Amino acid sequence: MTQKKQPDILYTIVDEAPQLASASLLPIIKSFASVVDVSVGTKDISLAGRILATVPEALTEEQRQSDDLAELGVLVKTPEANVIKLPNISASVPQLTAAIAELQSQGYNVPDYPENPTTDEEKDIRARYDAIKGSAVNPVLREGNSDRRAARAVKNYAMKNPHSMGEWVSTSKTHVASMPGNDFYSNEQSATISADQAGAAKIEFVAENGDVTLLKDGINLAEGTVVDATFMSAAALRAFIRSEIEKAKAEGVLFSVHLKATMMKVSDPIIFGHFVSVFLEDVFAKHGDTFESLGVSPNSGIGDLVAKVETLPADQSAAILADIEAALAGQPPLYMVDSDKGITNLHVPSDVIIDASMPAVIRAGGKGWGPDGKPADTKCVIPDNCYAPVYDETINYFKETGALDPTTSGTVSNVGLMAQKAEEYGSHPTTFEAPGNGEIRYVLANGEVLHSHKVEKGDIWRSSSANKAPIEDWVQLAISRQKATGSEAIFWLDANRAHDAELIKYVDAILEREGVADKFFTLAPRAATRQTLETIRTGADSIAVTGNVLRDYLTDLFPILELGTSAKMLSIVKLMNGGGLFETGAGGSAPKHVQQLVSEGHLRWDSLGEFCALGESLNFLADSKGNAKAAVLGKAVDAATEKLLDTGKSPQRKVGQLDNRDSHYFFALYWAEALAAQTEDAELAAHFAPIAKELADKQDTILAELASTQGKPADLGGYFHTDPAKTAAVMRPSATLNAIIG
Ligand SMILES: NC(=O)C1=CN([C@@H]2O[C@H](COP(=O)(O)OP(=O)(O)OC[C@H]3O[C@@H](n4cnc5c(N)ncnc54)[C@H](OP(=O)(O)O)[C@@H]3O)[C@@H](O)[C@H]2O)C=CC1
Ligand SMILES: O=C(O)CCC(=O)C(=O)O
Ligand SMILES: [Mg+2]
Repeated sequence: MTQKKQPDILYTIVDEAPQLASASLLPIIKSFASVVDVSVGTKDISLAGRILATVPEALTEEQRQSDDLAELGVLVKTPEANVIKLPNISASVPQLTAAIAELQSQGYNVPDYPENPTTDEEKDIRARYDAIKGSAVNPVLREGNSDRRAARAVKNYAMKNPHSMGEWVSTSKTHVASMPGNDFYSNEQSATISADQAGAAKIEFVAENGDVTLLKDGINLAEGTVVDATFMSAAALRAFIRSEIEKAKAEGVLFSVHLKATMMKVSDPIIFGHFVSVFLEDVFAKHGDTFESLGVSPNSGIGDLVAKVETLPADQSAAILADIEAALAGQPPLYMVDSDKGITNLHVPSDVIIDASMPAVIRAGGKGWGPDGKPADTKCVIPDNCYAPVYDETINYFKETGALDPTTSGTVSNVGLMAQKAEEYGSHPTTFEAPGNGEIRYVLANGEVLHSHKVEKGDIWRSSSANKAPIEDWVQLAISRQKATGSEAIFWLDANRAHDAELIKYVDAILEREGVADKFFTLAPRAATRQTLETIRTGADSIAVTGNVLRDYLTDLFPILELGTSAKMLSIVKLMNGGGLFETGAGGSAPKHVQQLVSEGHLRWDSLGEFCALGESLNFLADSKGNAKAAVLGKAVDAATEKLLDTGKSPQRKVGQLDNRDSHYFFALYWAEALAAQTEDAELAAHFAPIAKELADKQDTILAELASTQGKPADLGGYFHTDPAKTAAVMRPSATLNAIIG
């Protein structure tokens, strides 16, 4: 039997705006690549695709779908991997249930998400759905560390064409508020596993009466793994929230909370739930029994609470809704996600994702949107102190110096420890809400108790780990990026934090061994923030070498300040077993963009991230497989991307302006022109010359055909699970272009 050949490049099918963009861009990529016999396949990692792959027993034969994420998870551990990964939805429970409902409406008999599972069958479904929840894709694919930066052409373009920036004034009342203690930061314990500590480990809860409950076993610790354990006190958190609510009233600012409920999918929805239930404390006290019978969980937000209350008989529901209104009116004004639609900061846990939401506030000069639809100063509550100082110091710095100037600012690139579910972002299976008062302890194979904490019922306890090989690979990646650029390079590690102190031991030893210790600083996040901001303000560059969470935060924060969006980032994951994973941009799936397309036929998604990733993927193919034609194709992608920027053909924000589809036409034109103009491969030049000419000659017709769909509603046949034919009609409306791409 012959084995089916894996395509040279795998492109991911995702959700929302990037998936719409793919409906237009992917046919162009496939067409150009086929000329040099480079095959481009697809793998479906969309939320809807993952739901369908999870419950095959509920589907007909024709409806069943392969588990592409699992297949990709295997592939990324091989040297053959060459994957272009677009951003996908990391679903909160409200998003997951909406996607399930949409599939059901389309005739897929998938089961409901069991909110309160009781039977074994429900518990099984719940466990399978929970595996899809939150950031369930990236950790599976990220078998390497992260190298994110702005390509030179992208940075130069941003310096010449700066985006708008809000003004920062020293009198701004916007600030970050964090817990005074008893948080993850202050309770952290950490250790590096020695040879005699390695092996099977477990986590147990010991009740006050001595009863032991196993929380997790089957953990396998290798020598050299850094293992942390910590907890956040629920009582301290709730007291802190109450106090910050009062302060916000006194200070006359908006109240907002910033968490990462998607990537920290176990701990952060619980923390979010405390915010909801403290903010509406009287309502929860008065209607607790009704809420319980409705299956309300504060962790799903006010939006879910209101939706469930609305299922009650009209008079009962009206009374409770009035109580909610009255309670909200008595609290400080909430920072709004969408003031037009009344969507507050506490509506949906996935709506306020700290890596995107804090930079948005900072870029706007410290302004959030209030319930009155007007910008206002805001209290940004970030309960835990591990990373909050980064935002706090950025805000302090801009209050002192005014906003960053994108026309002169240097750039901050990032080398992030990410491989093999490093650190907090891999901690979901080892995160627990304390079942009672007692002790949670981490017990090693040799019987030793590595970490232990005295906890109270409801405290959020979690253990994270980072494996030795990824840590060493990360330090080496930092060394090579510093060498390649000569830039300032800072390890953002806090010697006073238990986990970071363990990492510093690794870092110092490797830098010393490699003779490059003098090329690096190690600074705690607050000091590193100030140093970096001072460096880029002078126009010089800085490399932030960080753990996984700051990788995520900083690769939105700095790009949003420097470039206006993180969508334009180059995001390379050099897989540890030799393959390549090329992520597009560093931002998300931009749900707002889909709404705009559906209502007015304009898609403002910028595919610059896809262009950058495509160039890298082709260059990687050229190097790894000695494919010279792929190298020519890749170089031409880079040239096309640069020309697209220089000639201002990127999508713009408003209906009637150039949109995503137009930018793909120009990308195809410039790509073909670059291929026709190059002299390395005459055959390729001859092939693409007439294509370039035809694309150029028919420009007016093509742009008119593309423009004909703007200004009207678009029908995609679904949101999470769109209809491919309808989507193609919307995203490929130019018959002339389609015929040339053919
Ligand atoms: N790698 C991944 O898979 C990631 C996935 N996500 C997921 O994405 C979803 C949405 O997250 P959210 O926090 O709202 O972040 P988004 O990045 O989707 O949205 C923030 C804003 O960034 C701008 N933006 C982002 N990408 C582009 C682009 N390509 N072109 C132009 N502008 C862009 C848009 O601003 P404007 O309004 O100014 O146009 C957008 O509204 C969530 O489900 C989240 O989990 C988030 C991050 C990474
Ligand atoms: O996986 C996710 O949910 C988001 C990833 C992300 O924000 C990032 O990697 O920058
Ligand atoms: Mg991010």
